Amino acid sequence: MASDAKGFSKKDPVVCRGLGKTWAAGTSRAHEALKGIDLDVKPGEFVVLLGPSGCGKSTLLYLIAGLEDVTTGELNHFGEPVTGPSPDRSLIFQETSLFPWLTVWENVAFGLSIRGASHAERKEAAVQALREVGLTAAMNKRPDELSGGMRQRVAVARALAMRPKVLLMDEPFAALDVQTRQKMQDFLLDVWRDSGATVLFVTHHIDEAVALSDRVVVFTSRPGRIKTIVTNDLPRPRDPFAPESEAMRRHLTAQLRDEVDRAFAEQESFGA
Ligand SMILES: Nc1ncnc2c1ncn2[C@@H]1O[C@H](COP(=O)(O)OP(=O)(O)OP(=O)(O)O)[C@@H](O)[C@H]1O
Repeated sequence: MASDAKGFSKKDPVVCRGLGKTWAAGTSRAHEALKGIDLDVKPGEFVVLLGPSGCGKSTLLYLIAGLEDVTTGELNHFGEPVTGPSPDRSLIFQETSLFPWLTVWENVAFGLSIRGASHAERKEAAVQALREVGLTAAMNKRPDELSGGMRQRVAVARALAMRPKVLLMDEPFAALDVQTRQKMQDFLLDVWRDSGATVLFVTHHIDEAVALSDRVVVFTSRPGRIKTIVTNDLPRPRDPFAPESEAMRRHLTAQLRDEVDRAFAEQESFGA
C-alpha cells in the first residue's frame, strides 16, 4: 500500500499536515513559532527553507529531527509518525560541534559507537564517509588543525556515516567566506547526488537557494506559515549568471521582501 488511511505516503521522507509548534505551550511564555504547515517532501528532493529571521525554519528542522514534539497537526517520515530522533534523519548546524580532543575519523565515527558498531566497523564507515567528502588525508588530524570549510565537511561526513535518508541542514555554510561557501555548495550537490539523500536546507541567502534547490519553501514572518513554494527547474549544473538564475533570484526576493519588512516591524514593536 502506497499510503495509509490518512493519505500519508510511505514513500515520502517528510510529510507535514497542519503542523504547528508553540514553544512553552500552556505557559505565560507561550510563543507560536509555526502554524498550519502542509509540506510533502519527495525522496531525493533538495528543499530549501527561506524566510525572515525568527519565522521558525530551525524549529521545523528540530521537529523533523525528532528533537522537539509538534504541538498541533502531524509529522510523518515514510508513513510513520516522528516520535524522536533517528539515525535516518541527521541534523547539521551552522557551527559544527566537533569534539576537539578526538581525531577527524573518531569524530566521524562517534555516532556509530552509540549504535554499537565495532572499532573496525566504525573506522571503515568513517573512512568511507571521509572519502565521500574528500578528507581521508586529514583523518588523523584534530579539528583545530582544519579550516572552517574542512570542519563543515567533517560534519557532513559524520552525518553521512550514519547513512541518513534525510539530511537536515541549518545554515551550514553561514559562517564561511563567500568563496568557501560556493565550493561547499558544489561539494554538497555532489554528496547529495551520490548519496541519494533527501535534503532540507535552511538559508538566508537567495543565491544559495537558487544554486541548490529543487523547490524553495518561502515562509511568512511569525508565526511561520508557508507563503509559497517555488519550483526551481533550472538545469544543473547551474550558471549563477544565466538570465534564468537572475529571474529566479528576483522572484524569490520579491516573495521574501514583504515578510522581512513585517518581521522587522514586529521586532521593533516587541523591542527585540
Ligand atoms: N527553544 C526555544 N524555546 C522558546 N522559543 C524558541 C526556542 N527556539 C526558538 N524559539 C522561538 O521560536 C521562533 C522561531 O525560531 P527559529 O529559530 O525556528 O526561527 P528561524 O526562522 O530559524 O530564525 P533565524 O533565521 O533567525 O535563525 C523565534 O521567535 C524563537 O525565539
